[in-house]
Amino acid sequence: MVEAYIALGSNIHPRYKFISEAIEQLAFHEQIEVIKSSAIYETVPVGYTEQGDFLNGVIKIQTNLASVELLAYCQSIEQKLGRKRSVEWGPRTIDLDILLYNQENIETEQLIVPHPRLHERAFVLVPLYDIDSHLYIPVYERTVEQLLSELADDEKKGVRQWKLKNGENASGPTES
Ligand SMILES: Nc1ncnc2c1ncn2[C@@H]1O[C@H](COP(=O)(O)OP(=O)(O)OP(=O)(O)O)[C@@H](O)[C@H]1O
Ligand SMILES: Nc1nc2c(c(=O)[nH]1)N=C(CO)CN2
Repeated sequence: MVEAYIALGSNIHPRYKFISEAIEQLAFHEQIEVIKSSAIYETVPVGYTEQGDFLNGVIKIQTNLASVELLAYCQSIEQKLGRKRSVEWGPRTIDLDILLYNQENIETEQLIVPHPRLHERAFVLVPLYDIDSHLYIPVYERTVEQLLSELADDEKKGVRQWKLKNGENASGPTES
């Protein structure tokens, strides 16, 4: 069994429904066990900024799948949940990124792990900190806590805790 961390992001409504369905689909696989989930955060878009705010979170899993098999399964979930690739870094129903796979350093055409932009993304590091602040990130040779402390305050300001509102229907138009 290998431990892996997966980042989830959505900025097309209903955002929360896409995130929770993606987690359900991951947990549904018989070779994947979801061990821990972070809180969900509402985050301002990074990179291409002319798009809606994201919901972001991270989960920790245990799996027997090889890293490429895990990537393929994540991509099949993205397809199932209707992700279309149009604008680079643009709006998406669901984005699943493999952040870490068993402390391995993987560099193939299809897959780079640790995720190459993990260290500069507050929307990834803040939820990862929820799960394990002392988690060591190979390549960057830092813990999550250290990487987060090195990020500019402005980056961190764009990441706010988010809660489903009382009585809110996660699939309905009141989701925000
Ligand atoms: N660690 C990884 N997790 C997921 N995909 C990866 C990873 N490393 C490389 N990839 C490759 O990245 C390709 C593009 O992914 P995607 O379209 O989701 O990028 P993006 O979400 O727009 O940008 P970003 O990678 O910055 O989050 C995928 O086809 C996949 O093969
Ligand atoms: N806040 C936020 N910004 C982004 C995100 C994301 O998940 N959250 N994903 C991107 C491409 O993967 C680009 N920009």
